[in-house]
Amino acid sequence: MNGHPVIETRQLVRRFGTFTAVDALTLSVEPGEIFGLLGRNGAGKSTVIKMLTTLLPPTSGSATVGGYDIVREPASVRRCIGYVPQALSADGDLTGYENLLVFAKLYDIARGERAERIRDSLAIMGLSDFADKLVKTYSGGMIRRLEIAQSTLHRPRVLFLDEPTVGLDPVARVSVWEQVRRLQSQSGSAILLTTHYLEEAEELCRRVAILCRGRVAAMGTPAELKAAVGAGATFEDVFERFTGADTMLPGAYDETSQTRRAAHRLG
Ligand SMILES: Nc1ncnc2c1ncn2[C@@H]1O[C@H](COP(=O)(O)OP(=O)(O)OP(=O)(O)O)[C@@H](O)[C@H]1O
Repeated sequence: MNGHPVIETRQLVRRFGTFTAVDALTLSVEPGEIFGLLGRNGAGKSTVIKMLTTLLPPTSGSATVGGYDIVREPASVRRCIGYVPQALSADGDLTGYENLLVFAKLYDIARGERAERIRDSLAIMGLSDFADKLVKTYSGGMIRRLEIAQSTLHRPRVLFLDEPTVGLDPVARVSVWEQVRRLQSQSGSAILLTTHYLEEAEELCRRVAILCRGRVAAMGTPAELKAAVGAGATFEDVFERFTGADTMLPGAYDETSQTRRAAHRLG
């Protein structure tokens, strides 16, 4: 984990009217690091991702991704990132292979390289046996893994995952974690993810930032944050301490509103 940060933000702010959704965010993510953004609903996590993926201009402050400025060099930023949004991005009426082919063309991968890239991506995501099946027959976890494969075909230096496992059952969630880890170790890409699942953050992320009303309330490794809260503290204790949560359930909250029944919607 050395070299220049692949993501660096300085006093990044985003306002909607008079409301400040992201307030003076300063953080950096190292090459190959899995970094988690945590926070309650409305804390500003998706807004951070939208700014860093150049979908939303910041109000003030600055940020670089892959060394490129998100405001001055958005095309260069887009070329070195992959983004899996919360919303469904796979087409149920195409096979897994066909979905990946669409993205291979979109990313301008040379015709002669496409088949091999697609096969590699399917293998990394554990989907080789399902390449020729229609995506509407996939489980929610498989769809998520396909979407991650889609977004990493061009081997981005930085991958953004916005709630990669929301709405998945625990078994599917663990399979997504395993493939994300495998992807990270094989590709060396840095991954910035948002999640509501504290065990997911603790399991996957080297470091996390806990956002509260758009501000960083705490940042560090899960072990450092637990130690800062006190002997015997759990990661749930850390979250509650820094978000002031009083309705927090262990592991997840407000799941109903967030649940993304991807397989169902495709069916
Ligand atoms: N386009 C917009 N116009 C006005 N307000 C917005 C807009 N986008 C986001 N917000 C507000 O900014 C705040 C942060 O939203 P954001 O979606 O970034 O939160 P989040 O932490 O990702 O939440 P969740 O966990 O529910 O996805 C919220 O109060 C939201 O209502």
